[in-house]
Amino acid sequence: MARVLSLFRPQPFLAHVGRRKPTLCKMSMDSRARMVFAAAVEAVQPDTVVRQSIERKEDLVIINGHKFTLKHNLHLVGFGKAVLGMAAEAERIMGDHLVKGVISVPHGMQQTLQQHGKDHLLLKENSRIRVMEGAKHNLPDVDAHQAAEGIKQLASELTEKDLLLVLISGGGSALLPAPIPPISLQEKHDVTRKLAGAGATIQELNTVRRALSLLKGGGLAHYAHPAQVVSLILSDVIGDPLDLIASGPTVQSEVWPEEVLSVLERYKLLNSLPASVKDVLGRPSPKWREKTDESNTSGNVLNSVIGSNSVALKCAGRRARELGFRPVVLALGVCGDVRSVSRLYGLLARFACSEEEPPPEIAAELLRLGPEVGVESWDLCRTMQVLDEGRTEGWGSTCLLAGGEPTVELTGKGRGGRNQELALRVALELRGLKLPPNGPVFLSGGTDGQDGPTEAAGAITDGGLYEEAHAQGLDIDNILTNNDSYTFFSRLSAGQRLLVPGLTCTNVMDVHMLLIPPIPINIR
Ligand SMILES: Nc1ncnc2c1ncn2[C@@H]1O[C@H](COP(=O)(O)OP(=O)(O)OP(=O)(O)O)[C@@H](O)[C@H]1O
Ligand SMILES: O=C(O)[C@H](O)CO
Repeated sequence: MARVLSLFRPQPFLAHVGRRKPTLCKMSMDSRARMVFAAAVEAVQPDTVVRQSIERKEDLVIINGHKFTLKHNLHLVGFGKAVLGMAAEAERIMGDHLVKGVISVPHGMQQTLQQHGKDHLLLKENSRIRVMEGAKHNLPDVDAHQAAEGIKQLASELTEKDLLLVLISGGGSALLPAPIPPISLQEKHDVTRKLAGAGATIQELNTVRRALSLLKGGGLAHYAHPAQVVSLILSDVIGDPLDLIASGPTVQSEVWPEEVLSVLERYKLLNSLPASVKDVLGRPSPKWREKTDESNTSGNVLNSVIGSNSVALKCAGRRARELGFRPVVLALGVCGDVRSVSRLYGLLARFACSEEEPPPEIAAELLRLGPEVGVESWDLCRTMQVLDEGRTEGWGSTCLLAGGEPTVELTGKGRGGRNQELALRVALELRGLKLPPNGPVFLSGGTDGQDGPTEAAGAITDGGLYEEAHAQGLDIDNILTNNDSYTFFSRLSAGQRLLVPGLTCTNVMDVHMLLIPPIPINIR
């Protein structure tokens, strides 16, 4: 391994880490982890990303280098967890030309923002944008269906003189349900819920959603044709694929029924499919979905990603440095089953905290596991190099950051989310290891502030969690079988390990953080 690692020499480390301010050292690892997470969320606030992406010069707007003339011809639609704040900022910038707008945002969004004093993310009283709230617990419902109808209606009325600004963020799929008849809302809801519960990835889920929806997969752009369409997208999907974020309503994409059926088959849903779904999948794809010259709307559409997980991690790293850590970004696309992902972080912690040269088996297992969890060998080698040098040269604490969206295969009926389950499983990986005092500490949090159908964004754990739970009569094995991580963390030590920022008004997937304290002399 030493030979492999020597290929990846890191940047010389900044000297200031060795001279941390004493106040920082007194702050607990837990508090610092929470502060770094907060910085990640702050960087991708909806108003900030919109402001950074739109340049207004009198009656001209410039977006991603493209110029558009405003002539009181601007219409606005939006759907997603971050869209209210995005719309408020867009209206501040271009509102004098805004004719009308409709947005679909999560249930309770406006009240939450008011309660948290985030008035700058709310629309002004005389706004021309209609806010519709729905999709409780991130599942399509009647309210979201009505919002989708309103959005479809607005788009259908546009002419070639109009400009449609589309604001898109994660959670948009559930907030824009327009099932292709005769599929009912309930049937669509059931298919997507079963797929998500079986551990389907967002790529698989949205491949199916696109095939069953009027507005996804370019449907919205089709309804808006011949208007000019500009979509500003806050990405919550690994690699920022335009056709998958909120199921790509302004990205023309062909539907391949075979592909959709193979996803449904993989999760054993083929036999229980409603007749309406089979009917829709058996029909030829509508003309506009095919990329022929007559039907193509893409010349009229600009899709622009204005914020993502990488922006959040960059700012998290900056905050970590201020708090006395040496930041290292492992990867932006951590995915796969939480069991494998927890193993990855357990191995990295062992690697970083080894008394001597880490046994080569750890590096070998990490490199074997990498592809399964979306982490390139190159990134693993680079990270191990940094951790190894930190250990041998006695550098201060390290903050290892990663982004992504792992999955959980639900086997029980408890309450939880992938972040809480991951944090719990990492704690089990760390259990019983010979580790330095104060750490390592692991945090996993959804940047939207909502992990699965729970009030928490995630949790913070360490190697002492098992003993703590045992002392309080909590049976971790049972909890995991029942996917009941939220109940577990709520009961454990009065919920102190939960990460509860409330709805954050943004959404760029999850942030994972492994804080590794300095290795004391006696175990080095
Ligand atoms: N009890 C549970 N324990 C663990 N994970 C769960 C549980 N219930 C749901 N999940 C997982 O939570 C995920 C849904 O979480 P969430 O509602 O935060 O969606 P999301 O992917 O962040 O949504 P979006 O991308 O639309 O914002 C699913 O992958 C599901 O498997
Ligand atoms: O809404 C969705 O489809 C997911 O959040 C991915 O963008």
